[in-house]
Amino acid sequence: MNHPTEAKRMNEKNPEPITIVQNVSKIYRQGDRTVNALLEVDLTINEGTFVAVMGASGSGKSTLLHLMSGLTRPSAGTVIVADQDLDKLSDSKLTRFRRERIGLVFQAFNLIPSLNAYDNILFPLYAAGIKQPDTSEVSELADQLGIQDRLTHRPDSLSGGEQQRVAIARSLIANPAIVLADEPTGSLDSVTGQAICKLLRTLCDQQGRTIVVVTHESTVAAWADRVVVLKDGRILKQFEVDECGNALSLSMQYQAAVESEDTVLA
Ligand SMILES: Nc1ncnc2c1ncn2[C@@H]1O[C@H](COP(=O)(O)OP(=O)(O)OP(=O)(O)O)[C@@H](O)[C@H]1O
Repeated sequence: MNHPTEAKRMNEKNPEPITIVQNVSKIYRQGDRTVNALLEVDLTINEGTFVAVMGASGSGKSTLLHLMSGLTRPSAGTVIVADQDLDKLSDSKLTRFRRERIGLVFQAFNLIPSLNAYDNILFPLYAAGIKQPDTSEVSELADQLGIQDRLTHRPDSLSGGEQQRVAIARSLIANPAIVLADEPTGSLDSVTGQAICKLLRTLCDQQGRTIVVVTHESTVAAWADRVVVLKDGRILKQFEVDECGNALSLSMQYQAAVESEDTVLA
């Protein structure tokens, strides 16, 4: 397997922003208690880039991903995806927008157990009311993701890595503007997890897919172009992965960011 930095494309074109998070806060209220899950976050994700979001447990990573996908609405601020201000959409239009323009990948795969891989991949199109979708797209995706011979299998007869490949194919079937993945390797062993990362890198390099991955692992973030570090609901630091070179130096840079902020706060 190639080293992440060797496998990466040098992106020489001028990329357009695909997702813009502007001054976004998310406050959860639980009785008398309020939790500032995100505070005044600004973030731009450019088309065709692979971004990793890192941070300690509770730093707001999943909240940021949910806001970028329209699964959650912000308490304040604006989220724009593919030129659409999500706040301007009604709940039903937001659901439709999400189905059509945003691909989601989860740690637990979230496949439908009673459907085979083929129908799981097509599920977003069925859910959008398309009764006879173009199935050639499934074959093409299955080919790219190496699951051609698994399409008739249900999730319980697929390995974890195969299930995640099916879930990635499902996330791509509607040709989304961006793919958002929350700990996509969290349920996989390290070798399978690295294969999934390599696949995401390839989708970015060869098809210009825009991918955001939430992860705790520097070996996952090392495949990205850019790392965004969250702490206590704020962006602490962003850095290019090329500056680090590998997972070990990335991990050291991440730790240094977190610890230097501890020092400042102390
Ligand atoms: N629905 C909710 N209601 C109340 N508080 C919430 C809710 N969702 C998240 N939070 C709180 O918001 C903060 C950020 O949570 P979030 O899940 O975004 O963090 P995270 O960085 O993804 O954590 P982890 O790595 O553990 O998944 C945490 O304090 C969490 O308890």
